[in-house]
Amino acid sequence: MQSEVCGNIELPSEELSELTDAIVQRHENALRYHREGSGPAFTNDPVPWYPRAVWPRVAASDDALPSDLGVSDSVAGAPGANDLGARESGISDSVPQPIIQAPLRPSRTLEYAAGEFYLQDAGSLLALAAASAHDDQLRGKLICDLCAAPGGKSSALLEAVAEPFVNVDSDAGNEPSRRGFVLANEPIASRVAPLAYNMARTGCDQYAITSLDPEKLAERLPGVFDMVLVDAPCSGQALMARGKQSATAVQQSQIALNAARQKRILQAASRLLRPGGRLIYSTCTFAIAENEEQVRWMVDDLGFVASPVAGLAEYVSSIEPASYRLWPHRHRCAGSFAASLMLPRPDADPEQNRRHDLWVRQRNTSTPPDDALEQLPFLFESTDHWYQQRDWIVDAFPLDAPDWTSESYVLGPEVAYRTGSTWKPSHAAALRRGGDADVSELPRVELDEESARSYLTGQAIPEPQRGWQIACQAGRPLGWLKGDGRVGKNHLPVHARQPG
Ligand SMILES: C[S@@+](CC[C@H](N)C(=O)[O-])C[C@H]1O[C@@H](n2cnc3c(N)ncnc32)[C@H](O)[C@@H]1O
Repeated sequence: MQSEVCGNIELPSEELSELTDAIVQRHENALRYHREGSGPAFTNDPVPWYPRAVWPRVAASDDALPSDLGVSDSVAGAPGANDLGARESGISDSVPQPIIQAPLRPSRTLEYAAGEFYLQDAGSLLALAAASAHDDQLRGKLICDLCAAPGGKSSALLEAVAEPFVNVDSDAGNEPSRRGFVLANEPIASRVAPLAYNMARTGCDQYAITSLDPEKLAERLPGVFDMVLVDAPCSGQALMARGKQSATAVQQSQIALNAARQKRILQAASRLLRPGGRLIYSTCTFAIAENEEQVRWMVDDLGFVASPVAGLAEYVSSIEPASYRLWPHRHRCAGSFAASLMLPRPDADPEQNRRHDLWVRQRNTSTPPDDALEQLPFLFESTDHWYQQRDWIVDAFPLDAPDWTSESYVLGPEVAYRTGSTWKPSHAAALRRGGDADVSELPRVELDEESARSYLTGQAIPEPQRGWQIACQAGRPLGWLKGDGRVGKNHLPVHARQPG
């Protein structure tokens, strides 16, 4: 369809009233599957632009669904940065209660609790489609998500890079096989906890988290990444239906303010990329000044070239190639924009290519703190990890993590936390899965479905075994419980619990 540009929105004029009506309607969230997950048995409608996602057809609208473009309400309210543990302030050893089966809602299933799928607006899957997160193209890649919280896209990228891949670059010669890695950066400290939680839900440990201004991060890791995602803070016109944005979202002053901030972030993103790397830029707003005009500026001023995505031709913008649009009145979602760009390889840039060597891993042999090792020996048996203590938290990085993960500004996959002088296993350590034999040998207890549902509401479980165990259902890890010989106290973090 030949579009004309109406005001500051790229749409045929006759569609503007349809857009105005659709913009204030709430769209149901889509369910994006974990790459290995099977997902619950809903009747589903496939999301056309993202093969790993569906709209679940449930009887009533699911008010309990995470309600932002990826934000889980319960998680967004979680306590401070990275504290997935203190978090279980509601530890319960009361007598287990019978549970009443709620109507099936995606956010109240065991599969959701076990991290087998993520709930997000289907519009936010456009950026993931532009990044090819649904197929095998990202395996083995080193990716930075520069504006990452709450992690709806970072968690998908992590799942996409996680499996090992040989010779990632066709011109890299005999490069040995390597696993991918994601750096999720979120400068707003209060948004790091939900990000950490959603990364942990993937069960993968090939990630790190930073909380830096993009310019600072670019100073530290220039020319390092194969791909950078900038899911930019924006005027958020697509969020108005969710009550997350006021009418100021359409004011020119707001749009200009956001466009200027986006330019600063994009400039930093271009410095983080290695030559030949890809930049995915996305927003949840309709204004051309924050979308196609930014793409044009990246091509004209930053030296990027458009890198079209074959599967998205149907959604291409009429203004810029390799720029894509979803609209609330056409596509059953809040609406979004995504663009795919490439940074050409300047052959004569040895400095940038040298920086890419930061990918090379160093065997870091650091051990956990003595008292943590003494209290939770079963957590630290892995020979495939190294440990880093920061205040009252211990992180465990895989040995093949990039060497810069040992820097003090980098947070990692959490494995234990301390309250007073007592160390406890972190929720993230319970959810970890994969081929690592040491992880699968952590103490576990299998719960029947009823007990598992009860556990997810925060109840204690009858458990004769003493000590820490991972509560599982059908092999799916749900969280920790600690047996005293009679009951297992529930250590599921409050923000991970489901309503009773
Ligand atoms: C659209 S949201 C990202 C959503 C996320 N990518 C997801 O899919 O879950 C934009 C994020 O950028 C963060 N942000 C705000 N100012 C920023 C800045 N100057 N640089 C980078 N990120 C910023 C916000 O805190 C917010 O978490």
